[in-house]
Amino acid sequence: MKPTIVLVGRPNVGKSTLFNRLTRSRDALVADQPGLTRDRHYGIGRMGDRDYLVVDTAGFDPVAKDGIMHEMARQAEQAIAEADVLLFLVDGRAGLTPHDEQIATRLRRADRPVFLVVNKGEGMNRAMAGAEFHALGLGDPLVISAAHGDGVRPLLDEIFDTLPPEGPEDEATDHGPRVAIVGRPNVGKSTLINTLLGEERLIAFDMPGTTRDAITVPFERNGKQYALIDTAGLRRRGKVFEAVEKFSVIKTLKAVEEANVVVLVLDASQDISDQDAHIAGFVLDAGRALVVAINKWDTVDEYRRERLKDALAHKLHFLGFARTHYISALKSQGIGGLLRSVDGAYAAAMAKLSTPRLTRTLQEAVTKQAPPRSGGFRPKMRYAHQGGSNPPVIVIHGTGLDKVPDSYTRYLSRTFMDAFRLQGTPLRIQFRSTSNPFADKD
Ligand SMILES: Nc1nc2c(ncn2[C@@H]2O[C@H](COP(=O)(O)OP(=O)(O)OP(=O)(O)O)[C@@H](O)[C@H]2O)c(=O)[nH]1
Ligand SMILES: Nc1nc2c(ncn2[C@@H]2O[C@H](COP(=O)(O)OP(=O)(O)OP(=O)(O)O)[C@@H](O)[C@H]2O)c(=O)[nH]1
Repeated sequence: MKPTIVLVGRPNVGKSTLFNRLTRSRDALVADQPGLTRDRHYGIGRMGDRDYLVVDTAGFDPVAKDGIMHEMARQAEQAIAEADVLLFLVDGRAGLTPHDEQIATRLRRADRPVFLVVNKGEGMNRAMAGAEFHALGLGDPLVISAAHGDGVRPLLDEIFDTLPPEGPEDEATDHGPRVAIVGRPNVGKSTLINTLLGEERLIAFDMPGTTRDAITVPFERNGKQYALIDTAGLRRRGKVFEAVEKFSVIKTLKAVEEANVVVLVLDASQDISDQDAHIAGFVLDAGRALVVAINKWDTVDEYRRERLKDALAHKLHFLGFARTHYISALKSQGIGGLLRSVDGAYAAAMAKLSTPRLTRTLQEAVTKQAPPRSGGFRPKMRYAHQGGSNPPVIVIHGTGLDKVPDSYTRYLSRTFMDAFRLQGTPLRIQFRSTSNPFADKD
């Protein structure tokens, strides 16, 4: 399970600057998709081979004005409750403020590791910059510069030192794909889960373990096994399951990270919202296989159905790799087809791609359309091999490949998707250049 790092601090201390820095390396692995707007409050980061989730609680104000808890403050409270680690940012230039003290008081009650981070420390004497913040009683301050990157790596090292090491990835093969059913509140996730789990098909139900914070519910359908990732703390009541927790973005994102295949549920009776798009974008960034389920199809007329298809093609067009199903979870319509697409997406995500075929496909693609020149030099692509699964990673070797534009990467991606019938999974393309382009010329 990926750890969740939550950034807290008063406005303007540099939380979003640090957020961007912590998530940038991971973003760089994913070619930019036109139309995909990332949620700048929730992201995946990576250091070395460790992935983590980062949450920026911009707008958090524990002393809510007029006694009213604002929605943002509520979300920040939820993020604090679900954090593995809290980073409390203060501003080394502005110095300690009463507002910092109020936040510190709240965080001392949070009952999880808090790192006191003094930002904007570039060019300052570290001991001096941190000195006054000792008074917050949250341990030794770590001085960083989010804008320049100073001290960020040591900070991450310290964070990972306090966290338990990540266990080995579960081998999915023996219990079929791990499936996460995600979507914003009220779209019908619980109803779909109950339809899928229909009590006879239920094999067993793991109770929450001590080491994992997501549990899976295995089920069987048409002779095939699946493991459903439970994001909402499902409890069985009589014949049906019900969620005991309210919708949580962090749990949703953790489930996406844990899954092989994500079913993104949208509500046909509602317009596609930013929240839908953000969850979709996160699935894409995480590289998970995806099936889109437009639920409550029974409630909409022909006119609305057509409008919805247009909206989908427009607002979520970056999900073009995924199959879409129009279903009614309540009436159990379209469920068989949905699961067949889950199987297909899983197979695509796990596909074994042979080096000779990949290389041939690459060469054909380049012959048809060569990568554009850059600075008088044309990138040369020599061969390709598979570098990973779920998502499939295709590693392309050659020279001058750091100059390949995203549009060309997307062209290659489409070509491989078609050639290997990878519908249902996103694909990652990585380039490995020989360092000296002239050492390898022909
Ligand atoms: N000198 C210096 N300035 C920084 C550093 N990090 C951020 N800043 C600046 O501080 C200002 C606030 O940064 P943000 O990242 O927007 O702060 P924030 O905490 O996300 O603010 P809210 O979104 O209002 O909560 C910006 O002008 C940044 O350029 C740093 O390491 N050094
Ligand atoms: N007509 C119709 N109603 C549905 C369908 N699926 C779910 N609903 C209804 O939509 C409402 C919300 O369904 P839930 O399954 O609780 O939605 P959820 O996504 O789990 O909601 P949260 O737990 O808040 O995240 C309920 O009243 C369901 O009966 C469907 O296919 N057709």
